[in-house]
Amino acid sequence: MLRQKNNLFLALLTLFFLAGITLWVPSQFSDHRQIADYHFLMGRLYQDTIQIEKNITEQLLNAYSQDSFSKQDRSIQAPMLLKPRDYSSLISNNDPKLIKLLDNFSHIAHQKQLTAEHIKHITQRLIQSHLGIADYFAMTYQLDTLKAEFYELDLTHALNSIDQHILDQHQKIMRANKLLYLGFAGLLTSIFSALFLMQRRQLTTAPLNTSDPEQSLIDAREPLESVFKHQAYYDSLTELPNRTLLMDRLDVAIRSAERDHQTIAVMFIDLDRFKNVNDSLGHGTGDELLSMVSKRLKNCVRESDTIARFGGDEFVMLLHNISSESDAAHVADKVIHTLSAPFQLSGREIVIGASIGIALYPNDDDSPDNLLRDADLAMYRAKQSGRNQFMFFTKSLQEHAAELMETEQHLRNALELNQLSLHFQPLVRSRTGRVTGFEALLRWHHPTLGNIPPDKFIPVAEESGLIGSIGEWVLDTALMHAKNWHNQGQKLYISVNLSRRQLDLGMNDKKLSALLSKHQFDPSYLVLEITESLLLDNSDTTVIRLESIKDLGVHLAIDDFGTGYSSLSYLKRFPIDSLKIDKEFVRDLTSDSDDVELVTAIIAMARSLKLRLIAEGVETEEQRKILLRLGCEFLQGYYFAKPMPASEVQTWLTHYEPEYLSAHA
Ligand SMILES: Nc1nc2c(ncn2[C@@H]2O[C@H](COP(=O)(O)O[C@H]3[C@@H](O)[C@H](n4cnc5c(=O)[nH]c(N)nc54)O[C@@H]3COP(=O)(O)O)[C@@H](O)[C@H]2O)c(=O)[nH]1
Repeated sequence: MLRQKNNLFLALLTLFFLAGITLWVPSQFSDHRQIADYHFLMGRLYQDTIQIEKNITEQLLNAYSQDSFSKQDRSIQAPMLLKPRDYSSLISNNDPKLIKLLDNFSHIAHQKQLTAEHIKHITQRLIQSHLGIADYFAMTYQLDTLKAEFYELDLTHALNSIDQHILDQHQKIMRANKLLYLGFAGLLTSIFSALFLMQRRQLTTAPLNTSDPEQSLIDAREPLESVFKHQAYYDSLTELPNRTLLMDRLDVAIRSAERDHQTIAVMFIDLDRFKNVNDSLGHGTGDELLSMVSKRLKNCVRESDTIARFGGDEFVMLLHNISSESDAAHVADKVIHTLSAPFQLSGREIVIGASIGIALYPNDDDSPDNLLRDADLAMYRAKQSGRNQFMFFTKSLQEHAAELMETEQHLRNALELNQLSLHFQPLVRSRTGRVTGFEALLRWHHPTLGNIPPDKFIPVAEESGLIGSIGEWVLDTALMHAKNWHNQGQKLYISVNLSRRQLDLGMNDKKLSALLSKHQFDPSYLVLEITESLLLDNSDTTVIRLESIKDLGVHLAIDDFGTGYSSLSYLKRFPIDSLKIDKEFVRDLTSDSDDVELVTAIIAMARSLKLRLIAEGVETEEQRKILLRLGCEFLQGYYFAKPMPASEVQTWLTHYEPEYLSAHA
């Protein structure tokens, strides 16, 4: 009997003990099921943020259950379990248990190397989402006071954004429903979070029944379901239908169009230069921009059409019952026009644009997935062919995409299978014809496909990210050959192409410096040719990246100058040494006076900015003479030599006769 009583007592104690844990630990962390609930509530956050936070939460739980709270601690704390307290009072009293828990959190954040930026980002997202903020806020605010120097959070906004009335209600529930709270602390908190959300968004004003806690739960369940439903189908930032709802609607639309013999258009919209806004002005501004974009998009279509946020900066429009292709073209035009108008954001005028791909049912495909894939492909082509335009899907686009995919598959093995090589083309002085250096140009020979031109495979390498490893190999190999020339007494420059994608994929001053050291190569003999497009975003990040590369002592040249935006402002801002006039202007120099004027203007501009000038694509003596007369100092082109394998460079140099050129100057 006594033993039975003891067992009962122990069971009760265990029950209280377990319930008490839920009191100490902010309820969303109290068990894995609640973590799942919590993450369901947080489902609107970006995936990466969720992942970071999930990892922290799980580690926090581990730390909690393994070492942070020893058995001894637990027995000391056990009597306190019987005093129900919500954790806001734990916070206000600076309760050591909570502090310990928060310290663990902070420790984990340190271990995970979460920067203040990460935490700030997570917190900002939570603030914007208005979800579970009260619980999370309780924790982060405490963190802030404890670890302000580490997190550097400004939570004033969060504090202000919490409706005091809701907080009061929360506390009332906690006090009025001690027993219920003991048993359902996690559930209540989840419900509270949802109620909080509902109130913030005024989706419902479900009254809280503080005198009958069980009824509170029942009352809360129904609106909760509608909130969860809303979350499952709508994008939280823009309030537009999300991908799931879009697919549902597309499915329904296809079936009714089939029945009524109608045509529908699927328009895939991708914002141009959105990444620049996010990178330079922060995610908050990026989000604001997306909200503004969604509002403008709503004005472009009929009430009955669907606009969905597909993800990131991608939107999809579903136009029902269109009479012809031109209807879709008209809407696409309208979208491009409306999104090209400047946005006023963070006190700045921001100009973006949009690339649009259009697929039609039943002309192009007849399933939601395929129609979206077709529209996406057309959008991609629209972006590739210059952005801020729309393109209809065609079968030839599909064939082209399949071809690109095949090229990519072959290219993946090209480096390992030694199918890549470098050819070198000389750069000469226009007056004397003396060789000053070589440009390294990549070549790909495939055993069955033969020689694949760089214009065909370099875009594939960039798109697939393969340019990262390939570009590094190019630099490595080019430096190796150039070092050989130097060792043989020929101090020649080596020019290597460097694309924006390579910089994004991690080619930086450190890697470059390591390569230069590996070959003991004098950096002042290396010229990196970058295209105008790299400078277009005019961002601080690009300036800093290029400056740190330039600080190594290498030269920077703008390749294909004149084909891009040729803005004077970036020439001043970026640490550039030379300009390479594109061969397009050189080609017609002898027949087109406009090109002569253009080249004259470029030369004058380069002189005033003290930049070296190189003209590429020189094929005739006549072109050479004109360029010399106009004042272009360096030349490159088939007239002097076509790009040649490294093994032929020495022989070519031996037989090359610059005096001949000099005599004709
Ligand atoms: N990111 C990288 N891009 C690279 C690399 N290697 C090449 N490229 C880029 O590919 C594009 C095509 O290059 P390619 O087919 O090699 O053409 C070069 C020359 O062969 C060609 N050229 C030179 N002289 C003449 C001429 O007199 N007439 C004529 N019609 N063509 C000529 O011009 C290209 C020179 O390229 P560039 O100076 O870089 O503009 C090209 O855009 C390359 O940049 C690489 O390793 N990485």
